[in-house]
Amino acid sequence: MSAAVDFKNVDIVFGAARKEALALVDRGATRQEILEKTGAVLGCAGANLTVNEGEISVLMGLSGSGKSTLLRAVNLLNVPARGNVMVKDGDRMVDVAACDAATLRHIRQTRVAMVFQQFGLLPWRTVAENVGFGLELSGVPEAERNARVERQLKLVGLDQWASKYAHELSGGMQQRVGLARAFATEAPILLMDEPFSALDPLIRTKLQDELLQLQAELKKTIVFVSHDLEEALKIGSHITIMEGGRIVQTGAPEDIVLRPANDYVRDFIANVNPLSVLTAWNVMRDRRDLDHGEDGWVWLDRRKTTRFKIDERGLVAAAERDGKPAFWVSCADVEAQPEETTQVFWANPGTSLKTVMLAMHRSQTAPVALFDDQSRFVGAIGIRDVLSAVLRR
Ligand SMILES: Nc1ncnc2c1ncn2[C@@H]1O[C@H](COP(=O)(O)OP(=O)(O)OP(=O)(O)O)[C@@H](O)[C@H]1O
Repeated sequence: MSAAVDFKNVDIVFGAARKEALALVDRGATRQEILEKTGAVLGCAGANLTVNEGEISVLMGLSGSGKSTLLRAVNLLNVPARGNVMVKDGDRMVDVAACDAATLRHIRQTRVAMVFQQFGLLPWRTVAENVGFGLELSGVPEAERNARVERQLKLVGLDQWASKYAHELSGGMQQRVGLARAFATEAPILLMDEPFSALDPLIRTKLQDELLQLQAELKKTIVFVSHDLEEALKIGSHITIMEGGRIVQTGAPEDIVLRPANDYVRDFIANVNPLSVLTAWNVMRDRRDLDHGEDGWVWLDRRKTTRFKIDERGLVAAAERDGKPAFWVSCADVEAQPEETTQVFWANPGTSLKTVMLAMHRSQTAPVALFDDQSRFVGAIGIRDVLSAVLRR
């Protein structure tokens, strides 16, 4: 995996008294203290974050926490007072905070595109002309421009609307035009500043789904600002939580939910349903941590109700539940199985925790085994592991 955007110790300060403000940043002063003593507003301080190619990296936090400030440093709409903002350009990384004007123009026209919350469509231009606007500014010849615009409008399902004007479109459609306009530049990096916040909840969910579908195909690098944790957990491969201009935690969605770094993050996740985020992998006990008996038998649970005999290739050779022979069944078929005391379900590490819980329910709380993609036994989940994850204890 290689970085597409790399923030290194980025400080951004708004206002005249920059030097004084930075001196206070170095002493760990809060935004409020900096404002009171210098009149300058701390945008962000000491930001370190690597966004790898092809990932959706979400910047999260309360209003004013510095998410947009950091995002806008990628195309130098905000200029860092200190630090580097490295952006991938072909096979080199360019520091946009230190490069010359021509390189910056090249980065803005071909490497980084932006999608705004309020769509930012020009009302006197048609949908197609809006999508092609950036290309026109970059001097892309008309024939190529038209072909690209047509392709992008098809991609977002708006090819029938090419000659309409923004006011003739719903909010959701206008934001699709915004997406098409960003895609049309063919820039590999997309900056999305709360792109769906102005939409009503149903349309918002739909556009999130569409973005994920498009992303599966296009594999852009996306830096996405959101103040909605559910949205962040749904679309983010990584989530960065910001508070008062500083990054307080960066991690995969399940890291944030299972291991919040402080009370601020804990408050954010307090109302999140862990079932929507966690997978079997997050809650399982590793094979090596289970109780091993003789002849290759391994207990799947602490209560010792269920055990597997594992052969030398790591495959299951026999199973027992409550002292009787049992058979093992995939969680994928959980709905089709009768409630049985002689079956033990197995899942893959990527299976959702919800499916694991259904399997436990169906098997009257038997533990669930985990197999890797070559059917080797890798661990198990007992009822207590599930309860700990759900109760975050
Ligand atoms: N151009 C600017 N000039 C002066 N202050 C600014 C500027 N841009 C942002 N700020 C200040 O920097 C701080 C961080 O703002 P920022 O917009 O990054 O927050 P945010 O987390 O994106 O919040 P929101 O969700 O409300 O957009 C705020 O105190 C804001 O007032």
